[in-house]
Amino acid sequence: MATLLDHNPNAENFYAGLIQGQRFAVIPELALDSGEVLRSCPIAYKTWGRFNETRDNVLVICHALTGSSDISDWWSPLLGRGKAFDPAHFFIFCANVLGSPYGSASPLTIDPRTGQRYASEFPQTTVRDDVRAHKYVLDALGVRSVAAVIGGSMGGMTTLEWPLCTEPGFVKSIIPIATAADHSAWGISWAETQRQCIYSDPKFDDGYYEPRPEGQPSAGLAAARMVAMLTYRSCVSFDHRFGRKPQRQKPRPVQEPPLDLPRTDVPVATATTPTSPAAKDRADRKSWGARRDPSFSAQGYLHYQGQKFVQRFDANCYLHITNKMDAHDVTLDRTHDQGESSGDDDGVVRGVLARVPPGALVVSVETDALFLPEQQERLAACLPDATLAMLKSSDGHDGFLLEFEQLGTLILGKLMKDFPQFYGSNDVDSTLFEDEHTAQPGGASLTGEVEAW
Ligand SMILES: CC(=O)SCCNC(=O)CCNC(=O)[C@H](O)C(C)(C)COP(=O)(O)OP(=O)(O)OC[C@H]1O[C@@H](n2cnc3c(N)ncnc32)[C@H](O)[C@@H]1OP(=O)(O)O
Ligand SMILES: N[C@@H](CCO)C(=O)O
Repeated sequence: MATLLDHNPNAENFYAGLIQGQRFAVIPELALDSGEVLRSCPIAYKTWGRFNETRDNVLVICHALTGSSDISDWWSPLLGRGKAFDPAHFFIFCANVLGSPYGSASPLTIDPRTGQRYASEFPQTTVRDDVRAHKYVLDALGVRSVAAVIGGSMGGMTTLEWPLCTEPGFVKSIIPIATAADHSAWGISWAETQRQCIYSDPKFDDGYYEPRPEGQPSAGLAAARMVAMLTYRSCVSFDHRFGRKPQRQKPRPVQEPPLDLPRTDVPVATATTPTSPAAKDRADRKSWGARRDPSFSAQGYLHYQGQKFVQRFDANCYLHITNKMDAHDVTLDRTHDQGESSGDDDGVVRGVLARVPPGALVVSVETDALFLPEQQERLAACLPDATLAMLKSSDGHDGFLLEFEQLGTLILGKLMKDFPQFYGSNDVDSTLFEDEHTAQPGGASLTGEVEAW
């Protein structure tokens, strides 16, 4: 059982502080798939809405690779009164995954055995570990069952694992989006190119760098994000958006960190303490890895995305989570669960997914070049009585974070159809929506009702 806290146990974690209004729980001992045990394992989470009497009006939302527990940061248009994630009808829960910099246990966490940050010694976690950890928090909050689990990309992997890692009947329905039953060779290979970008930065130092934006291998991490951006978007969207336009706007300078330029015997004033505007520009670029000003708008965009990313994400965490995604495979160690395996190529997958509640809504993005629509078709064919919906988008994989209207309509329609009982009464004071309040630790035990507005 997790203990709900009234404070942030990660006060030293800069990135956790970027997420507003998070709550924390601590799991005394979390046994991982790797066989290792995480002690005093923090989990960061946020909630919206409140429980009904039977504590089963629960939506679990699962974030993607670089997301956090704050749905309002990345799926904001889906959250609110009359929206897909409506706190008037649901208790909405989103927890940060293990290995993420945003507050749950990660390479940035202090190892209670040593008093030092885990850094690259943080044990590898899996999507299944995330489900088990987050389930402990739901138990502590008093959740009896979950109406629907919803998530995209890695969040879709987590969504698929929820009904497989919890007791039958606990999860009533799932909506996996832009995801797959296992991470493809294509996905693994793109992730590997990104990891190699980080390893090749001399500041990486096997992961024993000083975390915080100013200490980490920013050049490698920025390059990794630039590569990743190309897999998240599409050729069409880049051509349409940037074409061959020249880059006019200068890349925004990084405020921090102080520069980490090579030492020389002869002091070079312009390198260590740039004074002229040109030297300052050069130094700003160098601090996050860009060696030349971009000529084209498309280059400028990538530079900017890389630069922006290193201010909000940690390199060890990036390595950890991409490895976690690579390991995702719903059939792993479950061949005994095959059930009515039909013997065709997907028989094993179908056998394992037979345990998922029927009627899943699988959502794909028509231009997704990372999790191809064919994978979603395969997934829908392997899930019992599932439906496949296609998002129209030229934006590629990131369409699941951009096509809010289509996605909102699909999710809301599914929830209203499957759970009409939760839409019966609408007598909540609407002023409560103006301010977000998160779940009160201990509220479940003291009052029998966790309020989370
Ligand atoms: C602390 C936290 O941040 S918590 C986590 C938040 N992030 C997440 O949850 C992860 C999921 N989110 C994402 O991956 C992304 O935010 C997305 C997919 C939703 C949207 O991506 P964005 O980068 O916001 O959008 P987009 O691709 O349109 O890029 C817009 C940015 O590029 C800049 N830009 C566009 N063209 C250029 C160019 N030629 N040169 C320089 N900059 C450019 C824009 O000025 C804009 O800058 P801004 O982000 O400072 O406003
Ligand atoms: N843009 C998303 C894509 C991952 O699927 C992220 O950064 O998390």
